[in-house]
Formats: sequence, C-alpha cells, structure tokens
Amino acid sequence: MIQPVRYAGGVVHLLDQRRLPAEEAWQACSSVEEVARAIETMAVRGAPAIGIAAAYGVALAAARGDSIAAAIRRLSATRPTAVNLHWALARMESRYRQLQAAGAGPREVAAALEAEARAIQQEDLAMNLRMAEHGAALLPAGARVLTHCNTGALATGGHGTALGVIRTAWQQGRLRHVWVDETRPVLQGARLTAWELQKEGIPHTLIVEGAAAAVMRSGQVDAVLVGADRIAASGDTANKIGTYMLAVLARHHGIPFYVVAPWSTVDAALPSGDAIPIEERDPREVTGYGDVRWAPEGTPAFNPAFDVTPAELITAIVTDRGVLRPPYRDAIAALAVPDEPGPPALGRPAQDLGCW
Ligand SMILES: CSC[C@H]1O[C@H](OP(=O)(O)O)[C@H](O)[C@@H]1O
Repeated sequence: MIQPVRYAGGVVHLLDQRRLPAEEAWQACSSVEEVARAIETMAVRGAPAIGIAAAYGVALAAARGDSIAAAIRRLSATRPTAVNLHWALARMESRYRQLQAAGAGPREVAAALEAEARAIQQEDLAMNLRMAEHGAALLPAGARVLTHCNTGALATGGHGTALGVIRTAWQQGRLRHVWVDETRPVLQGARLTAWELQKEGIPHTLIVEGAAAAVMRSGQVDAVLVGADRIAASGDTANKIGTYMLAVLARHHGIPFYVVAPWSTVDAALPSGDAIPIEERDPREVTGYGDVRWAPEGTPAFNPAFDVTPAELITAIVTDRGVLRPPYRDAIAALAVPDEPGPPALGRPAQDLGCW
C-alpha cells in the first residue's frame, strides 16, 4: 500500500509528489523547517497527508529537543485551507499540554508525541476504509465516475477519500471506468491519480478540465466524486480549484455530486464557506510548469488553489461517520461529538506552550 509519509528516528520521510510519476524519490526531513517547506512546496500534499506530515513534524521537534510551540507555529503557517493540518496540530498541542501537566520528561514527551502522530496516520487509514464502503454503496453497478485532483493514498494515510471510494468500488466489481481531470495548474490528476489508478489496473481516461462538460453531456458519467479540504457547518466545501465548476456542471446534467472526506475535514465551528481561507499560490504555477514558461514573461496570473462549492450543489457528503444528506447543518450537528477537540478558530496562532 502507498504511504507517502513515514517517520523513523527523528526523520520524516516524504514521497516527493512533485517528482511523480517520473520518479519515486523520497525526501528525508531532519528539521521542522524542512517539513514545513515540504508542505509549502507540495512535496507532500493532500489535506489529510499534510496533517499527518505536520504531526510527525511536531514529533520530530520533540525528538530533537526543539521548541514544540515554535514547531506548531511554523507548521500552522504553511497552508491555510486544509483544516486537517490545523486539526492535527491542535491534537498534538493538546497531547503535549497533557504531558506537560503530568510532568513528563523530554524522552517520554518525544515517545508520546510520536505515538500520537502515528495514531493520526493509522486512524486516517481506518476512516478512509470505512468511508469507502459508505461511498461505494452509493454507486450503481458498472459505475462510470469522474474525479478531480488527487484524493488517493498519496493524499492521505492510505487508500484515499474519493479515490478510496473508487478503489473499493473497483474491488467490489461495481466500477467500470474513471474519468480523471488533469487538474491545473499542478496536475495532481494527470500526474498522481493516473499513477495510482495505473498501478492498480483500474480503467481510466485522462481529460483536461475543459472536457468535463462534454463528457458529462455525452452521458458517460454516473457520478462525480471529489475530496475536500474544509467543510463548514453549512456543508459548503472548499476543495481543489475547479471543483465548484464541476458541481455546477453536474447539477446541470442531473449527475450526483459527492464530496468524500474524513470527519477531520469538517470544521463544525465555521458557519459557512464564506469564511474559509483560500490559499493563493505562486502565479508561476499558472504561467508555466517547472522550467517551461508558456505565457509571455510578465503575464499577470491569479492562482487560487481552492474554491468553495455551495452546499446546495452537493448531493451527499460521505464521511467515516456515515453519509450526510441535506440539510447539512443538521446532519453535521447530529454527528458532531460534544467537546471533541476540533481545529483552532481561524487565525488563532499556536498558543505559547512554553519551551524547554
Ligand atoms: C484527500 S485530499 C483532499 C484535497 O487536497 C488536495 O489539495 P492539494 O493537492 O492542494 O493539497 C485537493 O484539494 C484534494 O481534494
């Protein structure tokens, strides 16, 4: 099974997703700064996977006797939209406060924080497997689905979210074909989803985003499956740029539009999608790729990494706790666990936890 994040002996090992599919290269991060830069440059990416990487970054800080507070602050500042990152850091912070209150020494703290990060990773895999069963049951036999970006094992603790549903549907013999959106500008679909599907022999066809409407109109799509980076209490969902466009197209063509995400992606404290921070990335990701520039030098470009799909365009939200149907505010409230640690309120910097 593909696991893009590993940890051993105070080093975070990341399968460098910028270099896939050409080469499977691992990056060894021996400092919090290296982990933070790997998240910012998308060497590791995908909402759950960056949460897992950040959690191991905190464990790495403890193993090296570095400031936990400084590590959490730095890692919190890497990418704003994916709530899993902030949820994971809040959980690591909470565990560290417990250890401090108990008077734990440095070695005990390091071991406990490594165990907490490993639990986050293992729980994510378990959530994905549960979610995939819920999602596959929604698909007709012989389903032809369209998916956006990469929501597979590369983006999570394993198996995947939307792509996890696709994997499970394939294993159950319910899936016929996958339309893979290339997903400009970083091409997570063309580079990463195609790589994952090819490795498992799952039938798929790569398309440019601009072809999605025609493919839907041709009657060759039974469902659209996407992941999420943050789901507000209203059900409004932030996901990779281009998702909102697919939701509008799916509604126009009468095709079910499913969001698939673990509960760690739900930000129940956020009333609506209007307040979800949308990461803006380097315009050079739009004007070219790597060393190749296709727009004229100096061309202005707008590069939001995500957009928000209004809840009314979402047929169902598939989570590890079950399938949510509208009205989502009620459905989310019904599944929320009272006093469950959630992500910090938007914009709250990591509290100073005190340093050694
Ligand atoms: C299960 S991954 C969720 C989400 O993360 C991706 O964003 P990025 O590649 O920028 O990290 C994409 O929005 C996926 O749908």
